[in-house]
Amino acid sequence: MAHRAGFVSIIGKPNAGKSTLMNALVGEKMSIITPKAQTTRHRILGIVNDEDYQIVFSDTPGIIKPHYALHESMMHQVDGSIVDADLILLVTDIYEEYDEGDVLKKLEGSQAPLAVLVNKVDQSDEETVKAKIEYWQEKLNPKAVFAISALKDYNVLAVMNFVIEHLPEHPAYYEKDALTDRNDRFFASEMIRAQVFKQYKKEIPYSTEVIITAFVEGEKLHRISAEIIVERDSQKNIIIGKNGEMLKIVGTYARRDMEEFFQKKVFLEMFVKVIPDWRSKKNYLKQFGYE
Ligand SMILES: Nc1nc2c(ncn2[C@@H]2O[C@H](COP(=O)(O)OP(=O)(O)OP(=O)(O)O)[C@@H](O)[C@H]2O)c(=O)[nH]1
Repeated sequence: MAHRAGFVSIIGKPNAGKSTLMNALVGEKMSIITPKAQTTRHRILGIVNDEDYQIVFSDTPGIIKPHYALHESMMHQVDGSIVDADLILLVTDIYEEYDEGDVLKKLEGSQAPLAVLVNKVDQSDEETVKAKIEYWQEKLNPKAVFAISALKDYNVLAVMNFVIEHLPEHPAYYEKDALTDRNDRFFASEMIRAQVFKQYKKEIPYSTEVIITAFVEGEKLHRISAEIIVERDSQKNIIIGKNGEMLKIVGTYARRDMEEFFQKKVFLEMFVKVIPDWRSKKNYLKQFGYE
């Protein structure tokens, strides 16, 4: 049989469960997951390899109306992933009140086959799920609608089989041992950012960026230095906390996650730096890896 390969875009509103699904499909913790919306800021590839096929999943930022240059970059990444897609998985939350207008707009003009995934059905009842499935069937006439729970791994295998069935014939796009297009520095910064999303409230997570300033790989130990960037002095104080206690918590959890991810001891040091309004400044966004 000819080799098959393709790009599969996972798109949807913030908090729908896109990153949870991608991790379930790929079987690795590629994308950070937090209870807060807009956790994912970059398009992240997760690659599944088999002798006969290669699936390149893209986890994408949740679709929103942009308020900052940062959001514009996030939405460009969604657009790019839709253009590239051989197949689109639209993830919707069972709770969503039929308010996916922004998402549907992005899909206009795309020719790629589409499957709608009604996620979080573990928290719902049969009747609600049935109504949702019918709604999407009628609204978009997709190739398929799946009721899934990305978190509880319900029906994820059915989605996987659907994806494999719909892959075009194509040689592999990446090396057959590649799992992602991202490097260790990226994952290290994401693990710190995940803790910032988990430990702080209100605007703090959204005003924060994490930059890895040094990553020294050792045989027994990785030495990692990071800067946590915030927009104001007041935010810097909150990040650090009384007697540095908050930063210590972030560091402890992030280091633990890194040690699990890299399977190595990690020495982590972090500094907090203020760059006023970095989210609106193109030069900083570029420097931080947002195109
Ligand atoms: N109950 C339940 N919760 C889920 C399920 N899938 C995801 N979640 C939760 O929903 C929240 C958001 O999940 P993410 O995977 O980060 O969502 P996302 O769509 O990537 O979010 P953004 O980064 O904002 O675009 C997390 O708290 C997940 O644990 C599910 O199937 N059932």
